[in-house]
Amino acid sequence: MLMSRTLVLASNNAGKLKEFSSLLAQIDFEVRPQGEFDVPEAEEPYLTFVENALAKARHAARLTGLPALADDSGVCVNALGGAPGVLSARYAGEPKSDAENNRKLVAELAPHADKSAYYYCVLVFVRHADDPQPVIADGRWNGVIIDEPRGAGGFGYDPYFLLPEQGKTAAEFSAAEKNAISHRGQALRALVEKLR
Ligand SMILES: O=P(O)(O)OP(=O)(O)OP(=O)(O)OC[C@H]1O[C@@H](n2cnc3c(O)ncnc32)[C@H](O)[C@@H]1O
Ligand SMILES: [Mg+2]
Repeated sequence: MLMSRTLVLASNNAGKLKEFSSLLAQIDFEVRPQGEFDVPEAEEPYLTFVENALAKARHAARLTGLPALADDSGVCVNALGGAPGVLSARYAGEPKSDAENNRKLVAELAPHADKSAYYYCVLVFVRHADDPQPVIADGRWNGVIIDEPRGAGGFGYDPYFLLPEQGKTAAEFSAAEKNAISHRGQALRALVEKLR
């Protein structure tokens, strides 16, 4: 049944969808991924996370007629001037491949002593496709890039993203531990506050 409080999650990334499913348990919407509505991937041509997230949210809202929530995120490496950044999903080209992206990142970073990096996530919620007041929240998670993978959890760059304080990569955290401190967890808690 389609309730009026249904929200479409404007993402095709299985790793993100998994993290959202527990994070969104606290909001008063029935959350359904855009794949259930056969929404094709939106174009993400912009230079900023927020513009890409807004484009994804509007696209899903337009095609479903439902409120939509989009996530644009990535890993930003300081020695690489913030790359891969908004290009994180396709850093090594098409088709998207976490393994190829990680291989490229480690190779690009090899000549640099500074391995510091951060994950960044912007969430955009629109009530409808032309919503003039999208609700926006973001989060940032600092770490360093290592050159050998560790851990089997998470997705994307997680096995190479080390949290020095915890002595673990993001892929060595449980799903709940990652959500408690990650860029996405921070952004979602901030967004939920704004939607109350
Ligand atoms: O656009 P959607 O459909 O949501 O899926 P996507 O994977 O293309 O998502 P983005 O365009 O936002 O690109 C984000 C990329 O940044 C990386 N990334 C973001 N958050 C991450 C996380 O928590 N752990 C590991 N990698 C992450 C990962 O490579 C993602 O594919
Ligand atoms: Mg994408």
